[in-house]
Amino acid sequence: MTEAIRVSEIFGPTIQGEGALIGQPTVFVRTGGCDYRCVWCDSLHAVESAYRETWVPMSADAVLAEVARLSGGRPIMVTLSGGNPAIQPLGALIDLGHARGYRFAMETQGSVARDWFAALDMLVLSPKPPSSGMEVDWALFDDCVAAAKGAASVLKIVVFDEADYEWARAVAGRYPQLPLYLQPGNHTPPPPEDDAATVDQAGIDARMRWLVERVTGDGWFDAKVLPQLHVMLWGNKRGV
Ligand SMILES: C[S@@+](CC[C@H](N)C(=O)[O-])C[C@H]1O[C@@H](n2cnc3c(N)ncnc32)[C@H](O)[C@@H]1O
Ligand SMILES: Nc1nc2[nH]cc(C(=O)O)c2c(=O)[nH]1
Ligand code: SF4
Ligand SMILES: [Mg+2]
Repeated sequence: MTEAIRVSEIFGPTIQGEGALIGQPTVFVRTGGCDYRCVWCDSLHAVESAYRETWVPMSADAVLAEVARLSGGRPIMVTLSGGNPAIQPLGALIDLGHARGYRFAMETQGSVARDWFAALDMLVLSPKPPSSGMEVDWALFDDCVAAAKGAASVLKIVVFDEADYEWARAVAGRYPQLPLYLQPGNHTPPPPEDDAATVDQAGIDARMRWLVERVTGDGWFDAKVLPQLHVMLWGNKRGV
C-alpha cells in the first residue's frame, strides 16, 4: 500500500489552458495543500486550510481509476497541479500510470524538489513574481530544475505589472536552457465567489496586449506569450 495522496479534485477531460501544452486534452489531478500563499492565487480551494475537509486521501490506484473513468479508459495526458503537488507522494502514481500508457505533466512553483520529477513527461516550473507577495528561494528552485534531470522542463511566469515583467526577464537570463512562457495574471475574487465565472476579461486582454508590446518592443524573441485559454472560455470556473 503506497502513501495516500491528498486530492482536492480530479476533473476532465478538458484542454490544458496554459503554457507549453496549451490546447492538449488532459485530465487534471489537483492536490490539496500549498507551502505558498500567493495573493492572487486562482485555486485557493486547494490551498487554504479552510478547505482541508474537502481534500480526500486517495491511493495511487484510486486516483488512476478515477482518471481512467473520466477518460473512458483511454490513456491521456494527466496534469498534476494544486496547491503544490510536489508536497504529495506522486511517484507511485506516475509509475503506475506510465505502465498503462498515461503521460504526466506537473505544475509547481519550484519550492520543493523530489527525485520523481525525473519520471515526469513535463515539468512546468512557475516561480512567483513580486506581485504574488512570495519570495523565491533560488537554491530550492535550482534543486527542482536539477531533479527533473532529462524530463522536459519549462518556465511559466505570471505577469501582472512592469515589476513582474522586469523580474521575468531576469529569471529568463538565469535559465537560458528552459523554454519560457509568459501569461497575464487574472485578478480572482476571493472565496466563496471563486466558483463563479467572474473574471475581468477586458482587463486581462489589455494586460495581454501590453505584454505582447513589451516583449516585441524589447526584441525578446524567444519568449512566448499566451493567455489562459480556459479562463477566456469559462472564467475562473472550477473543474474546467
Ligand atoms: C494554481 S497553480 C498550482 C500549481 C503550483 N502551486 C504553481 O503555482 O505553479 C497553477 C498555475 O496557475 C498560475 N496562476 C495562479 N493564479 C493565477 C492568476 N491569478 N492568474 C494567472 N495565473 C495564475 C500559477 O502561476 C501556476 O502556473
Ligand atoms: N483547463 C485548465 N488549464 C489549466 N492549466 C493550469 C491549470 C491549473 O490550475 O493548474 C489549469 C486549469 O485549472 N484548467
Ligand atoms: S504556489 Fe500555486 S497554488 Fe500555491 S498559492 Fe501560489 S499560485 Fe496558488
Ligand atoms: Mg488554474
